[in-house]
Amino acid sequence: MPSLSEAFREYPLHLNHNKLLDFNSLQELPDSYAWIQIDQEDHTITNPNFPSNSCHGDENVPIINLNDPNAPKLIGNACKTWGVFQVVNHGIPMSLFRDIQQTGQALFSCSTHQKLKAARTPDGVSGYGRARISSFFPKLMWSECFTIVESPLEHFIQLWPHDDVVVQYEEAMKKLAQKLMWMVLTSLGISKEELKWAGPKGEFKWACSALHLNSYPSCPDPDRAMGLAPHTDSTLLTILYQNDVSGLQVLREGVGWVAVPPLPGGLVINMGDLFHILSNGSYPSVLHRVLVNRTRQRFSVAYLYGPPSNVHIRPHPKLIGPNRPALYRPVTWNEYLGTKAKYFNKALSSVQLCAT
Ligand SMILES: O=C(O)CCC(=O)C(=O)O
Ligand SMILES: [Fe+2]
Repeated sequence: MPSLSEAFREYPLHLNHNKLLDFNSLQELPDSYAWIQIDQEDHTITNPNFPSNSCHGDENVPIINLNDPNAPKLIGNACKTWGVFQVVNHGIPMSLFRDIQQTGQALFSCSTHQKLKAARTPDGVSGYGRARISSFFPKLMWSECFTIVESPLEHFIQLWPHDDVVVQYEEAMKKLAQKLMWMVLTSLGISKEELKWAGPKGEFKWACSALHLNSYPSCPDPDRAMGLAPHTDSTLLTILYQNDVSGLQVLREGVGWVAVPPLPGGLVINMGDLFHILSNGSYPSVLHRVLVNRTRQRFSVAYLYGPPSNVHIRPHPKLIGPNRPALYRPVTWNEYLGTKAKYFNKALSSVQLCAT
């Protein structure tokens, strides 16, 4: 079975991680990091320290209690209208978030020289560096990222602290992702018998995943800087833990950028491009971005969840009919990641079959 690590071989990216700055030593924003007119372009107030100023107080990302018997229905509604929601009562202990954050912080506080020992190679997925999407923008982003695919020990042997918190975190996320997948699929009327690649018990045994540990250092000029530029995830779904520093925003059609405030113990669930394809376009993959602030470092962990690497994701037959043709052609995750590396935010339209 081809592994995820092979996805980018065809489209190597030369992001020049060696030029990654020691963010904490800078008193001024270098020109290469200065994004001009972030706000004007989007018609929103974007200071993440003052989310109440963002004009969208009445438009909040739905918060769903996973113990609510009505959860699948609420999730379906959130997926259709937002493409994102937060979950509480998901069963993951707070101590695991504390532990992964501690491990992540230990990694980010290594010297640049040390971190670069684990630098991502141009054609690889795992390792330390800038966000891959950097190559699509003229300016640099105020963030750094460790991407972990498959065994963390393989790649981080030089830096990794001797504990298995990443493995525990991935196991907990995998279980939650399975549960969420069935809640979302149920909301579309798809049963376990109707999704063969999920396995006989619908356990998604061979699902693939990756982890992004993201750090957004405090920034001397946050109004002109961008933590992570607008993008959709190439996943089925993404489970995001964020520390108590705001900055994440999602684009709501007809409204603008809406802040997703950190919720103690809550997790943000983004629908990704592959779920958009599977749902035959009925559940949008949400465009999101991250802004930075002057005083506090933001930390997040994104668990990127996708299908087994040999599975073609296609619009589900139940969601196709005489008046609803299949909107996308079948793609594997690897193939789609290659498409994304080439076309970025136009990747979905590049696998589209007919105009909506
Ligand atoms: O840091 C965040 O809140 C978002 C991270 C993200 O979008 C990603 O890793 O794809
Ligand atoms: Fe993302």
